[in-house]
Amino acid sequence: MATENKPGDEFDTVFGQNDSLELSSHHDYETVHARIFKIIVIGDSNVGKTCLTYRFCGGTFLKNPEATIGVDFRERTLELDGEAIKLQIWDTAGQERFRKSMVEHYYRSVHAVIFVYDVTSLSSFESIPEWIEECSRHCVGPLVPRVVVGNKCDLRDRREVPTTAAQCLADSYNFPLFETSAKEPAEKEHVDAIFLTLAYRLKSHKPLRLKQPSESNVSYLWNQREQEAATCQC
Ligand SMILES: Nc1nc2c(ncn2[C@@H]2O[C@H](COP(=O)(O)OP(=O)(O)OP(=O)(O)O)[C@@H](O)[C@H]2O)c(=O)[nH]1
Ligand SMILES: [Mg+2]
Repeated sequence: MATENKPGDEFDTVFGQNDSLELSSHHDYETVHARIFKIIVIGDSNVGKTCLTYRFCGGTFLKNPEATIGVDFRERTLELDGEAIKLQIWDTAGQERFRKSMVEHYYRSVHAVIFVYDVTSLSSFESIPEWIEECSRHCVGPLVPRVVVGNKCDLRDRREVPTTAAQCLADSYNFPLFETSAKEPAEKEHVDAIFLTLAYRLKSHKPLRLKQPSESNVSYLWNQREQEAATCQC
């Protein structure tokens, strides 16, 4: 079972099964200087959340993933306009029995949310409003960026969710829509674009600074203020 981590905490990445992520050669620099953002990946079981996050963080398609239990953590540090940004990605479990004790932890102090469905599974698409509703119920504020992702576009003959329907749904929430494939190597940059879109949005948020803060305090304080400003009062 995963341990709880607040954004800004320094922690060792906890890898799921089959994971082997190479850290950047600038790891020391990044650990000290990077602003850290927590992104959660949510959606039905089997839609490809683990494969998408692995593609982004590990660079390859993860063959034979097992169902995620609780959460798997992955991370990747990006350099955007000369600033190091660390994305701390929470790959959540889609199966109710593997997630129910973790839900509160998923949404706590989250900076961005990725809702994933499988383009070959209409039911996974029809679940998206329920996932969005769950997110709102946990008081994730309107300023927290969200995107919708249709995965498994490589399975062209099995598609059940037309792009027009997905775009219509995404537009109704004012969220960007991405359709991609964690499996298709040619889609690698498109997968990256999902996370980069969020990273640029998050980067534009200016952190509030304490007097001579530690880096972890900066990130956490920013998050607290952001959450206070953005969350509902329930
Ligand atoms: N064809 C194809 N298969 C994919 C793709 N992404 C994932 N899969 C397959 O879909 C199945 C489920 O993938 P996972 O990444 O484990 O799904 P998940 O959403 O993490 O599932 P839970 O952990 O149970 O919530 C696996 O058999 C993957 O190989 C894709 O882009 N294309
Ligand atoms: Mg998984």
